[in-house]
Amino acid sequence: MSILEVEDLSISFKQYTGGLKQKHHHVITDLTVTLEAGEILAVVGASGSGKSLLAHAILGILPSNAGMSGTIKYAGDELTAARQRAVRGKEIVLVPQSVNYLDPLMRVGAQVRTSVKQGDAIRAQRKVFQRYHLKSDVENMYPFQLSGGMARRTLLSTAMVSEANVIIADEPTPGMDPAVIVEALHHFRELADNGCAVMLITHDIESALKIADKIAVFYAGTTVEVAPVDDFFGNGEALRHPYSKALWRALPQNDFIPIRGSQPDPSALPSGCLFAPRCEKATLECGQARPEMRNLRNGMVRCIHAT
Ligand SMILES: Nc1ncnc2c1ncn2[C@@H]1O[C@H](COP(=O)(O)OP(=O)(O)OP(=O)(O)O)[C@@H](O)[C@H]1O
Ligand code: NI
Repeated sequence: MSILEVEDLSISFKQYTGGLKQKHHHVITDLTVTLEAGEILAVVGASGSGKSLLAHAILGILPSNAGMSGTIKYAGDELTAARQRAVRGKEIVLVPQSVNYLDPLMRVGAQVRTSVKQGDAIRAQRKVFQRYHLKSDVENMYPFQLSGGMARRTLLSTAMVSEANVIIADEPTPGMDPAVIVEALHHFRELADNGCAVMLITHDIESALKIADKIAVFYAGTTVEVAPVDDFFGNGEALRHPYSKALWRALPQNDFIPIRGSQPDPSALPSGCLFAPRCEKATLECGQARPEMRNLRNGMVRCIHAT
């Protein structure tokens, strides 16, 4: 059994455009993804592809005007709103993309200590601060006294001491020193090796490949592919979806070939495959229906032409 199962998740926002007219923004569409204990799943994809909203849906912290359908299961049972409240910050922990999640009125050492569940909280907090090169006077500071990088290291520390079963880290490392990034990535691997399930949302595919087991590629609010990390090599020949291949080839360290066109607007999604308008492999059939997610070569893909 997977520790976390997201099935057919759709999220939309309604926008009133004068009078009684409404526009629907489909920001997540039929998204399916699973997380296993002991594994790191990296989630990559363009900006605005729905990565943070997926994290917020799992934690139960979507904005109140978001409409949601589909199911999210944790340890085999549906994650209802009541269960989300009970496990949030304890069994399932978020490293948020924004440092504004720190409590502005609480000293940062105390904030980190609140997520230690057992043993000596002060010791655990000091140990993790040391690991992230936060000096001993930092624990008595308030968030406004921290630099951006220090605030990020504090957010990371909070998750790392939590002994959670699931950690969802939403872009945890931007603005951090390269040595600290390496430390954080090692730390995620260590937690996963001890049985934690980690979802690492990142733009840094190169770093993700060093520690992740699988990579989920997002496009326009859905998963187009889930592939073992070993499939990311060469010019992407082992990858399954045309978008994953294009994303891989667009990296500066690879061919640096940009993908033509742009991600569709959430208020005007194409009726068939969401990538079809930009896809060189697209046929008439691709424009007719949304392809289902299917198993292919030890991974998953949402493309009728993938082999
Ligand atoms: N409260 C909201 N109301 C309306 N639209 C929203 C809201 N929050 C997010 N969106 C839209 O949902 C889409 C997905 O946003 P999300 O933040 O999940 O993207 P992301 O993949 O995390 O991007 P990034 O890589 O830039 O962090 C975007 O088009 C965004 O504009
Ligand atoms: Ni985001």
